[in-house]
Amino acid sequence: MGPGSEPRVHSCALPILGSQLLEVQDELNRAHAAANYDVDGITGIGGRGGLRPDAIPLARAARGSGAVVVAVDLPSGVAADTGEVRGEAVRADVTVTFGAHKPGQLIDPAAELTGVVRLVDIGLGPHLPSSPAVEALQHADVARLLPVPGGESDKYRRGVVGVVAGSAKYPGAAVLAVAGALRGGAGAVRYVGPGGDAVLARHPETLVSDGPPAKAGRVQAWAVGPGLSGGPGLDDALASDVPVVIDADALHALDAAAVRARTAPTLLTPHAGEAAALLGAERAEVEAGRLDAVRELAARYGATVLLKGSTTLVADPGRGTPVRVNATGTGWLATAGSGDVLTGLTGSLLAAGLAPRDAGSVGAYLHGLAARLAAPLAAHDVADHVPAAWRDVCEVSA
Ligand SMILES: NC(=O)C1=CN([C@@H]2O[C@H](COP(=O)(O)OP(=O)(O)OC[C@H]3O[C@@H](n4cnc5c(N)ncnc54)[C@H](OP(=O)(O)O)[C@@H]3O)[C@@H](O)[C@H]2O)[C@@H](O)CC1
Ligand SMILES: Nc1ncnc2c1ncn2[C@@H]1O[C@H](COP(=O)(O)OP(=O)(O)O)[C@@H](O)[C@H]1O
Repeated sequence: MGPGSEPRVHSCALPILGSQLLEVQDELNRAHAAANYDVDGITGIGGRGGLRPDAIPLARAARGSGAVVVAVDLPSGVAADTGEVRGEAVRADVTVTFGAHKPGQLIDPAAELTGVVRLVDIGLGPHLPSSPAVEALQHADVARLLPVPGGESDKYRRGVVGVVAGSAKYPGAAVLAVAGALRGGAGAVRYVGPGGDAVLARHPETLVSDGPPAKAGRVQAWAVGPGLSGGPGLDDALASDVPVVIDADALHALDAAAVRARTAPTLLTPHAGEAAALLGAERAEVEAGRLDAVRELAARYGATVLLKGSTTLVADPGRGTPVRVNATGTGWLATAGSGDVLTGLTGSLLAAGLAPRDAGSVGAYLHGLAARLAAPLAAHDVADHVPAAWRDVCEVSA
């Protein structure tokens, strides 16, 4: 729109006209085509179960109009509380929301439809719940949680992380998990598995051990699973009294009772396919309902769960704590091995003393930020850029 010209606005907050609406589709398209802005207010935060048939032509017309689509609170057709999208929905360029962000603006598939989100304070503060359902860490929160060595620190006091990863088939997974672990704030990384030579060739700082985890020396946390094929690694880690992060192959056929019986915390880091297998569901179901899936897994396993993917969520087993949603994710992370880096990174944060929910959400935050700094990237570049992401978090928050 040129300066001084009149904005032409078409509002979708029309009364629903029933079957008549279908007959006026052409007229609707003409109205949309003439508008610079299209204001979508068909459904608000109470919308459930997807758009009703009568409203679908409005969403389609908005999508095809070429006007800037401005959604009021949420694009119509998305579920405000969960981020689910049933059927068709409006795709907005801008979403103007009031009082607080809604889960549907943060969690895919709905988050993909919001465009740029602007929060406007209209004085709703006193009426909002004291504890949100979902929260997102910002730089300052992460800076407060990151471990910092003190004057009295030594490599053991900073925490030692043990990495159980790799196999003859996937030696690279061991290298990538160790790369993440070396950047996560622990004072030392022990590697246990058949990939010792490959790990040392790339990371000479690593303490490599041949035997099973139970014989590898003391650690303050275990990171188990990337590229693993069998062996006593998982059982030894589960039997230990230190925190454990479990990923990839170690998640296959994971025994919920064994996890629940642990005396130390456990963090599971499945992608949607692994989460689906653990839940006995379809992958598409998990991707369509991430919030329910991560909560359900945390409850079933009595563990903290980090569900990976286009939106990363971290849930504790208790219903009371907000689910954390990661705000730094980027599609550049969709590359083989980036999850292995995350496993090592979160294991290292656990060893440095962070609680599982903090280790998972701080790990995901740094991982996403590192990927943004590194892009275009391969998985090892993500690990290489974690120190720059860490500095960025601390410098901006200083
Ligand atoms: N450098 C290393 O050492 C690395 C090692 N890694 C290690 O590998 C192990 C396996 O982990 P993962 O997550 O990749 O496999 P997994 O959970 O079994 O899911 C496989 C699913 O993908 C699908 N699929 C496959 N190809 C597809 C295609 N072209 N297009 C579309 N779909 C395709 C396939 O579907 P299907 O072919 O069965 O239809 C199936 O559903 C794990 O230990 C990990 O740590 C990785 O981290 C990478 C770096
Ligand atoms: N579209 C996306 N947007 C943001 N992050 C993504 C996307 N796709 C994948 N990721 C992230 O990339 C990583 C992939 O991990 P994973 O699925 O375990 O792969 P791999 O086993 O190859 O390492 C996870 O941290 C995940 O959250």
